[in-house]
Formats: sequence, C-alpha cells, structure tokens
Amino acid sequence: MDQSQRNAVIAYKPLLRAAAYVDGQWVDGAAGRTIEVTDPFTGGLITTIPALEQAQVQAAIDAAARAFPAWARTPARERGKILRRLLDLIMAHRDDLARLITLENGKPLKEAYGEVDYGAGFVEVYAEEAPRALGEIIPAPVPGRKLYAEREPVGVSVAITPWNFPLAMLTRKFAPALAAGCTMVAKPASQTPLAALALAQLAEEAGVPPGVFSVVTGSAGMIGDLFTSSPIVRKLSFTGSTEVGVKLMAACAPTVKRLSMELGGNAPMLIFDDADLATAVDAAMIAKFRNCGQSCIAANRIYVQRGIYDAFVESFAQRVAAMKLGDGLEEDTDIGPLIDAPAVAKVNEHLEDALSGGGRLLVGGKGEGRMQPPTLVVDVAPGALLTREETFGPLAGLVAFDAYEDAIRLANDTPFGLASYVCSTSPTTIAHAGRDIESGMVGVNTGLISTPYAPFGGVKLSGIGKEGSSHGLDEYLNIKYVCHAGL
Ligand SMILES: NC(=O)C1=CN([C@@H]2O[C@H](COP(=O)(O)OP(=O)(O)OC[C@H]3O[C@@H](n4cnc5c(N)ncnc54)[C@H](OP(=O)(O)O)[C@@H]3O)[C@@H](O)[C@H]2O)C=CC1
Ligand SMILES: O=C(O)[C@H](O)CS(=O)(=O)O
Repeated sequence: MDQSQRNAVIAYKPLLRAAAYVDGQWVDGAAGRTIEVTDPFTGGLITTIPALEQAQVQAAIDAAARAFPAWARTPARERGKILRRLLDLIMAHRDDLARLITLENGKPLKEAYGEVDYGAGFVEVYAEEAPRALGEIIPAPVPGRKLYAEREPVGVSVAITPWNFPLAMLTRKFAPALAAGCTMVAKPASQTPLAALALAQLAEEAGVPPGVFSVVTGSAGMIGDLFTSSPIVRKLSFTGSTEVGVKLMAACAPTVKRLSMELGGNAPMLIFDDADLATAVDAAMIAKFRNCGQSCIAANRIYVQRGIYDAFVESFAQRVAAMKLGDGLEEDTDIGPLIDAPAVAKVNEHLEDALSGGGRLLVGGKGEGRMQPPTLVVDVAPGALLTREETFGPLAGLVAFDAYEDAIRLANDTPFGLASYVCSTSPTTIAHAGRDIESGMVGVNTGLISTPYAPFGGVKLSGIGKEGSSHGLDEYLNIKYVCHAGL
C-alpha cells in the first residue's frame, strides 16, 4: 500500500491514549517530559507518551494500596464478572487493538490478531478462575481444634512487560492479579506502550475501580527502583531479559517480594530421522518465525539428524524462501520490521558468526535498518553464537547430529531452559526426550505451544513461576493456615 493508503489505515485509532493511567485518571508527565513512540516500519512518530515523575509513579503505588482492601473483599465472582466484561470489550475492539499492536511493534497484522486473541484468552481464563481460589479443611491432629487453610490475595503487585507481545504479556499478569484480588501497577516497554494503555481504557470501561489497575510510563530505571524498593509492593512479575530479571530479583530481596520471572530462552528443536517431514517443517516454521522470531520460546537452534537432514533442508528452504518481508499492515506480510535497528544488528552478528564458522547461506542474508529478511543457514557449527545466545530474529541455523545422546547433550548445553521442541514419530524417542531435555515446556511435533490454558514458564536462567492456567492464579495468592482451638 502507498503512504496515503497506509495513513488511512492507521488514521482510525479510537483506543490510542497518549497519556498514562494513574488511579483512574489519564495524566501527563508532571514536568512535561515525554517519550516518542515510533512505527518500526517507517521510523515515523506515532505519538508521544508521558515520562512520569517519581512522585506520579509513587502515587500509582499508593492508589493501589488504598484500593486493595475493597478490591480484595469484592466477591471473587464479581471480580470474575468484571474480567468477563473486559473480555467482551477486548473482542469488540479486536481490529483496533490489532492495528495498534502492529503499528507500535511492527509484527504482521495477522500475528497481531493472534496476539489479541491470545491476550484475551488470559482474561477469559482468569474470569473463570477467579472464584476457584479454594481453601482446605484439615483433619485436626488433636481433639477440640479446627484447622483450615485459605488462599488470600498477596496484595499490591507490579508488572514490567516487554515489547514483543505488548498486550498478551500484560494480560498474562493483569488478569490473574485482579482475579485473585490483588491490585496492579504496570510498566509496559517504552517502545510499545499503546496496547497497555488501551487495555487500561477498556478495563476502566469494564468497571475496574480507580487505583486497582494503573499503567505508568517513563524511566525504566526510576520506575524499577520504586517498584522493587517499595515495602507496599508485595509482588513483582517480569517478562524480559534474564539480565534485567536478575537485577530486579536482587533489588526485591530486601523486601522479600513474591516473584514471577519469565526471562530469556535458547530453545532447541530436535528433528529425528523418524520425524514426519511435513510436520517437522511446519513445526520449525512456526517455532522459528512466529513473531518475526522475536520470542523467547523461538526455536533458537535447530538440530537435524543426518538421516533426514537433506530432505529437511530442501523442504524447509523452500518454505523460508516463500515468506514475504514487508509492512506489517499489509495482509500478505509474513515477516515485518524488527523492533529496532540494534535487533537487526544482533541477527547480522549471529549470521556472520555462523558463516565464518563454516555455515552455508541458503536463503536471505544481511538485513538493513529494521528490515531483516527471513534467513536460513545450514551446516552450522555446534558451538556457533546462534546456538549459545538468543538471536531474537528471523534467522534459522541448522546443525546436524548423529545419535540421540548427541542431540540431548547439545540441547541441554545451555544455562537456559524455557521451551524445547521434539519432532519424532517414535513414542519411545518422544518419551525419552521429554524426560531428558531440561526445559519448562516441550512442544512435540508442533512449534506452537503457547496457550492461556496451560502453565507457561521456564527453569534455570529462564525464570521462575508459571503464567496461564490455574497455576497462574497461585502466583498472586498466599496460603493462610488457621488453627482454631477450644472447640
Ligand atoms: N522473555 C521475553 O519475553 C523477552 C525477552 N527479551 C530479551 O531481552 C532482550 C532485550 O530486549 P528488551 O526489551 O531490551 O528487554 P529488557 O529486559 O531490557 O526490557 C523488558 C522490560 O524491562 C524494562 N526494563 C529494562 N531495564 C529495566 C530496569 N533496570 N528496571 C526496570 N525495568 C527495566 C524495559 O523497560 P524499557 O522498555 O523502558 O527499557 C521493558 O519494559 C531481547 O533480546 C531478549 O533476549 C526481550 C523481550 C521479551
Ligand atoms: O508465546 C508466548 O507467550 C511468547 O512467546 C512469550 S515470550 O517468551 O516470547 O515473551
């Protein structure tokens, strides 16, 4: 589409709010400071958002504390009904939310629609889970006593979210927090705040009371310091790099906060000789290129057993070459711009390293600006940079392996353990690999494992805690044991 057509598509943005949301009010920065939000495809300005001052962020935390008692005492079914109303509002605004996500993140519109549905799924799950924070009656060990355990909301929570799924990574925290009876102050990534601010507007419309949910924007360091040091904040949930996650964990230690950490990954994909070729290619395409490869569960390294290697290379190369790089707003775009030029530079670094180590470039190549073509390198050396660090882009590197034991050794040779993928038709291979691979999640004969109905999360340096499913509610609940004697 030409610029005028593109401008017409993005002109209608009813949910675009160029303000932060604090204690039920839309506010500017007290000192008038702002942050630019740009369109990764054109580099042009979409809007500016406030850079809040410290006192404004503190006001959001204080408002969350004031709102907590009444929100915690709100019947869980009522909290669930409010989340259900929010779900209906999200789906009623599906088109506008998807356009906002593509505009600020760059991902193809069809993936942005997928993210809206995925993000809405967390609101649906926790609308249902809200009244299921059940307790227990414990048989008393001695006469005259009644023992019971009940699950209570942790209190004031904060969330810090990344740019790669600007809506879903927030609803994955916001929905269980509010369902459990917690209040929440969220800080979205500065590059992609608009979906979070749109969520705040819809939450307000759905009846979430002032102070229960605020969205603050501004200096990550200042906001992070306030979030981690405040004794009022009892829970911090973070999705982002392990480097930042470790800093946040350490900063939370003095106030002993509850923590949920969804951090970096380095997912291996193991394709065995007995895999169904079409299934393996489909799985690799999704696991590698979903979200333009900007996902912590992306197949960061693809290990292919020698018996199927040549057939897989031929079929996979055809599929990669058929992908379209372009404007995320174009319906037939498969790979949009990456979030920024440094992201492309990182992909180029991994590409050059793979080639210098003996890899062969079959599709794509070096990217420029924010545009990185879908790229395939084969015969990559086992120790290449792309097998050790998150590429976070549309670069697929294939490494050949011989025996099952070699595949498991290579897969586990990383300090990370978020997701992994196994393609095989052997029940024994699948069972053994599912047991032997050190990761929080395993995809078998699929590259798409993300769903709000299952526990998402990693081990080792990939984090702690689970998001999604009933397990995600426990992250925002404490268990209180009551021993009632003299009966
Ligand atoms: N697990 C995941 O889903 C994701 C992992 N990543 C990993 O992180 C790498 C870099 O991406 P990036 O977005 O920079 O990830 P970061 O971890 O740097 O940022 C994620 C979030 O943390 C905030 N943040 C950054 N530094 C601090 C701090 N000191 N205190 C409080 N909050 C902070 C950011 O705010 P701000 O935007 O204002 O800087 C953003 O909201 C990627 O290459 C990838 O490896 C990235 C995104 C998602
Ligand atoms: O599918 C998801 O939930 C995303 O991949 C999450 S993340 O790990 O990329 O942030």
